[in-house]
Amino acid sequence: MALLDIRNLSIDIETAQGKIRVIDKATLNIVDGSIHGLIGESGSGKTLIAKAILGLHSSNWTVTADRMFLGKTDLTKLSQKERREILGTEISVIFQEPSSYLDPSQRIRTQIESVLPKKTWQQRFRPILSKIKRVTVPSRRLQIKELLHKVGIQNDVAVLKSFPHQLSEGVCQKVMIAMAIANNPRLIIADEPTTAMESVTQSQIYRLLYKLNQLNNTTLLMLSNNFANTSSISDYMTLVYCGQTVESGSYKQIMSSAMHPYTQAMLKTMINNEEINEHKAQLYTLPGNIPSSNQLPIGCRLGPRCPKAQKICVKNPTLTIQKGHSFRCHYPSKLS
Ligand SMILES: Nc1ncnc2c1ncn2[C@@H]1O[C@H](COP(=O)(O)OP(=O)(O)OP(=O)(O)O)[C@@H](O)[C@H]1O
Repeated sequence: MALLDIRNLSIDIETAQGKIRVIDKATLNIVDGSIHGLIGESGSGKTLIAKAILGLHSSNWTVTADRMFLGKTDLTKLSQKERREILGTEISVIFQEPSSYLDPSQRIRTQIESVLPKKTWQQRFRPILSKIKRVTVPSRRLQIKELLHKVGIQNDVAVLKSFPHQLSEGVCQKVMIAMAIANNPRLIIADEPTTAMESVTQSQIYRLLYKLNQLNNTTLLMLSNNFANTSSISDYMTLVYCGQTVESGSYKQIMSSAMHPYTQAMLKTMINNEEINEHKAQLYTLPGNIPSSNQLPIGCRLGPRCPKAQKICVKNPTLTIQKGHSFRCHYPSKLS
């Protein structure tokens, strides 16, 4: 069953150079309980799609979609206030560079407390209850401690007393993850959660997210330009290029029967062990670079870089769907 169902999402942004269609008919279907990788080079539009899901758009954006449902909730019909209520309870976000999202002037304990669900009546009357009825009600302190242990922070006392600048990026990210899971959200959007981290810390964070999905059945949308790392934990993947979602399918469909030249270039890059590890690195197996948003090609935006491009590619290809595997290409074919 789909937890998130987005069809033909477009985002137009009013800029000094005129209106730019930064996201062009993106389609995303996220299965409940799965890990879904949204993968594309830097500047391909992953963060814009996430912002549209979260309702975090500026006044110069026009967001349209044929369908945008979270479970049974039509996100396009919610007011800004209702959207904000969903954020943090039904959907949580983990950003890249966690230290810049944590408040530098507040201790970690205060920041975690601020996102915890409201105290239950048992917690409010805990001292009295424990005296009269001898019942053990878990305290806030214990709740926070358990949350930190869940994300692999054992030295909770020291971490809770600290300010963000006193902790490593890896620990700050674990704190962000603890805050993200505090309300048991249905969906966590992780936007390049391991950028600028050492590879050991990167693997720890990936393992942690994978464990959270396996143990709590939390659905994860992983935004990344690192195909190898993200595909290794993804059940499903959607490839995005220059604001267009070009191919989507299960791990097996993408790895063994990729149909779109962009996905195939990603796979070749990985096989050649030339993974685009660096945040701003480019995809070496295709000529040229991703165009800037004010020089977007018409039709299929991969056209100028695509080895299979023909005249017809100036028209946007229609979406083909075969057993849940979808792709938009005039000349789809398997890798030979
Ligand atoms: N507010 C904006 N106004 C105009 N263009 C924008 C705006 N925000 C993003 N863009 C452009 O939209 C494109 C997609 O940006 P986005 O940040 O979504 O990419 P991304 O795939 O998340 O990249 P990264 O991996 O570097 O985070 C980029 O070309 C970017 O310059």
